[in-house]
Amino acid sequence: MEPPAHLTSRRQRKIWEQQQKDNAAKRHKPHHDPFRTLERHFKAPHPSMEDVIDLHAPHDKLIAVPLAHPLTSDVFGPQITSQTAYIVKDIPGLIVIPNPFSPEAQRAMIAQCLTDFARPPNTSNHDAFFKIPETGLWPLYVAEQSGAKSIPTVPPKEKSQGAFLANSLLSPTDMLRKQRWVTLGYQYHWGTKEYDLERDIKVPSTVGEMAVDVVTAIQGIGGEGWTNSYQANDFAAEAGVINYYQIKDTLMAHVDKSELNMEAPLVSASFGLSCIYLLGGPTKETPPVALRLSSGDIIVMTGACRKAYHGVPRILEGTLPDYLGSDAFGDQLDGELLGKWMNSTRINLNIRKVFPSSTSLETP
Ligand SMILES: O=C(O)CCC(=O)C(=O)O
Ligand SMILES: [Fe+2]
Repeated sequence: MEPPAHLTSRRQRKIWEQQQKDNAAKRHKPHHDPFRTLERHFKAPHPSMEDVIDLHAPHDKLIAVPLAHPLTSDVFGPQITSQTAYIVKDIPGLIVIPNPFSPEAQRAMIAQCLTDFARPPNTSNHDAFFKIPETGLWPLYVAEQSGAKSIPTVPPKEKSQGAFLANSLLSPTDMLRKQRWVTLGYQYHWGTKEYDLERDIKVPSTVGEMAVDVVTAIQGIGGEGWTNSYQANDFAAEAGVINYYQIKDTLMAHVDKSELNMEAPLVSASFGLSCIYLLGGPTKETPPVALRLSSGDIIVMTGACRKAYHGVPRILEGTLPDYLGSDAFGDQLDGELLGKWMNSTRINLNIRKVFPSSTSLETP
């Protein structure tokens, strides 16, 4: 279309042309892929939970499957009451195990995720800027909460950053609140999206044991057109991530594809507050399912699901089980603070194999 005749100056005509273009762009609605659409749904206030699959309620997409081997690890508690797994219709490769942990076993895992596991040499998002003490942040937080006269602070990493950070030194409580992740085993660098294979740090033994037990239990499980044929003997827990979520925190859609071994299952456990977990397919065009994951629930991404988009658009406030609440961890200050912390926290612990397994390279 030509600019109207009354616009005579070159400048006016240019402005008019630009306006036409802008209006055309506005008319052309942006394309929201199905993953993004559902993410936005769950980020909005009071989303409908209608289509959410709760691992603890019957759903026509949840199909019970027998475990190949029962779970046996003490990590789940002295006796494991639940030995049921489910596959999820339309999501090949996804295997879920609703909470097999005893309350004590969950408390033990949570306490370790907040204390021992979150200490050097394991690194956290804070390591780029701060020199985290050997004790990790938790004892500093406890000291601060106990009303200690001199509140310990965490020093910045380098002198050059010191000047900048001196003005923004955070209290241990704030530091802990902003601790979003800790890496276990081979340390992952989110910036370069690579593992530091030089530093052979071990995944904590209880975490490794849990993952191996789960991988053994689900060997051979399958659904329509797929089977998890991954041999548990080939599995070892070589790396892990602990994600810490406060109520407003989310994790955007992504695929975990930095491991050299993309065939091995990824084992992922939830503790504390429940969440909405979206799981789709190889692109964000595959409409995801929405799962409600509660404390103790385990999901395993095998086969095709290992390469599927997933994310956490919402943490569900007020969903902490009583057995993790303020009195549950004991009446010492440390215990009280663990329960109080969990009232606004979800912890996700996920475990991966990084290297291709040596046995699978052998010719039969
Ligand atoms: O928090 C979760 O359940 C998922 C975490 C996750 O996807 C990851 O760490 O890659
Ligand atoms: Fe992930």
